[in-house]
Amino acid sequence: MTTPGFHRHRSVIARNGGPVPVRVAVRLRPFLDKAQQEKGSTVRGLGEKALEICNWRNDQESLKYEFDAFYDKDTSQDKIFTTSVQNLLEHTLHGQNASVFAYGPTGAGKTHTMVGTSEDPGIIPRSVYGVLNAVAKERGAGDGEWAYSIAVSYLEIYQEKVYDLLETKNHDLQIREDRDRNIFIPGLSEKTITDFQQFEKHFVPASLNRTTASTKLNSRSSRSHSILLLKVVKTQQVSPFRQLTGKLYLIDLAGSEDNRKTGNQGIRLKESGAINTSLFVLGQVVDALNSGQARVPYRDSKLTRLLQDSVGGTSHACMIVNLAPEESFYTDTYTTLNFAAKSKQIVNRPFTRESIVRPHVLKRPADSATDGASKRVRIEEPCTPTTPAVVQTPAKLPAPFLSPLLRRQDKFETSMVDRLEKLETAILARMRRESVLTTANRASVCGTPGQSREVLLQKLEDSRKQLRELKEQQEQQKAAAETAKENEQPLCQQLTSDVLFKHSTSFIRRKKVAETEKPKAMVSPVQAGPLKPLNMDQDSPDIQFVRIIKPKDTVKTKKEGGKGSGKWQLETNPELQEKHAAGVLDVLNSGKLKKLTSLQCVGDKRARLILGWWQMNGPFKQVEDLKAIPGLPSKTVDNIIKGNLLCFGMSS
Ligand SMILES: Nc1ncnc2c1ncn2[C@@H]1O[C@H](COP(=O)(O)OP(=O)(O)OP(=O)(O)O)[C@@H](O)[C@H]1O
Repeated sequence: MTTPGFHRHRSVIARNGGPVPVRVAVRLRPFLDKAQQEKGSTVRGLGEKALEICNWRNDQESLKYEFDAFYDKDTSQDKIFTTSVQNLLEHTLHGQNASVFAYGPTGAGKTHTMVGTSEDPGIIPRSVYGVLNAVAKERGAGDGEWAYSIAVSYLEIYQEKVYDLLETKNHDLQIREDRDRNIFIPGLSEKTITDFQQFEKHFVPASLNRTTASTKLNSRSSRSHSILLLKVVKTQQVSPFRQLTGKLYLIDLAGSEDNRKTGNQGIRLKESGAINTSLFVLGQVVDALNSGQARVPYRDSKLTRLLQDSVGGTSHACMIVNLAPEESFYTDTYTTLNFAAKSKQIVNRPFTRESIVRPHVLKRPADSATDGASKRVRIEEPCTPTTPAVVQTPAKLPAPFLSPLLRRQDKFETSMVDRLEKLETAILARMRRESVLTTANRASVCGTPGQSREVLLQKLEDSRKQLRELKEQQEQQKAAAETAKENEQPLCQQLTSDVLFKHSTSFIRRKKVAETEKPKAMVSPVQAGPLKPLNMDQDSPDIQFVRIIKPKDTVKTKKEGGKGSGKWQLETNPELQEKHAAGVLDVLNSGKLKKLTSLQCVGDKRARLILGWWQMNGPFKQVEDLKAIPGLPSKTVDNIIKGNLLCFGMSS
């Protein structure tokens, strides 16, 4: 969001605040059912930060965990907000990002924590209210130098697609990264808000757009990950027109699900697969960060791509881990706590994002062209948000560019900028000379009264300074581009290099690598499959995996049929197919990434998806179960099945 009336000029990334660990707080929800309560809780608090659960390996022991905070079942929404979230809000007013996300198994209270109810609001409404208040306070204390604008966006990731919850016509939106490595979603709607009522007007109906459904564990289970984004833009009304943009991400993740307990089938099962896969990738991101791996698999799911900034990125982050006390949740509680313990080690590096903006300059009206006074450049009112909550009267008028051409200077080549700069220098020098003329003469110079001319001169100085900065920037960019070209490495080296994640072009490079690898994986089974039977000894047709038949049930080998009849077809041997399917199934259920990548058409990424699904849903019953994995299109699965059944046929 660019503040109305301003152009974004250039990005200045400044004031690195140093490493800040992700805050991890655990919240235990109360029992929902009296009968369950009698059995007792699987989680016991040990003070304000620690908790224990019994050890499933040895019931005489307990497993203890310590986090930044532990909230027991009686903790109020307000306490959670004030102790874990409130202090993050101020960062958004200073050009930094902050994220709060609720994590935990399905039915453990994530939506309750994030959204809450109208009687007992959760983190989202409290945070929005908090930011609105903080802006009002800062504005009240200031001298009008800064203007503020707040906008809200709301989206969900459902089955690996991004949907806009504020404008439902926007679906399957793409996630992109700009050259400053900011993640953004082109086409995602933003609604400017100035008070809480306006927020409610957008948020309440949008929440109803969120995909929820009833499962055995939660009558209103979130089937998607939802992200509410609050963007605070703070724009300086006087030179140098700094603009600080801070974002607050409030994330309600869908719950990890054990489908043996949820009883999910059909579409619910498919949704569950997508949820579990993205959470699995989130786990891998955390592992990669903790072990200092060069490649962090953010791009392996939409969720992790969007959380890139929150987990191991440049955001202040707080994770609220939700737990359920019931015995039936024990396994989920155990895995969730282990994930939370790993997440505690993540360190983010927040920094301030700041840009310099230029005010729009209005064209001189044609009908007043002859009027000497009106020949001076007119300045459009900077930042004109619609309501008093954010409108600021500028303390000083912003400096204009003398030449209308210079107003669009960033579109010119360096040489053109040079010439314009010289021209402006000449004009400025002339005006300086004239400024030492007598007062009588002053009024006649450019038709500008003396005092105003002094102001104008000052403004011209400012515009020249901006021009010089632009030129420097252009030269730096040119030098950087040349260095990058010189340092270009072979593709295979780039893949293992850290550089991959530091430059915006890395995505393109990686895509190229993926494209070159793709044919390799796809081609091999196709070559291996049909060729071997053609060369096999046809005297033992029963052990052939693939036989060549003619239509009308005439089974003939290539030898018999002769070359080039053009009517041969392939038929698989059902017995062997079954045997080989069992072989493939063994590999799928091996739980080993290396084994999975040994399958035809299965690279590292697909192997991770398969492993993730397997870990969350248990063993595959048949090879066709691969189709339940989100992110594996059925055509790909067909290729995997065909390729591997044929290849197993070859090798057995
Ligand atoms: N702290 C709490 N106090 C009272 N009730 C709670 C609390 N936490 C959760 N609940 C209740 O528990 C039920 C499940 O909670 P919720 O829907 O928030 O779970 P969830 O983790 O978001 O589940 P899913 O991942 O399936 O969406 C709801 O009926 C909710 O009102």
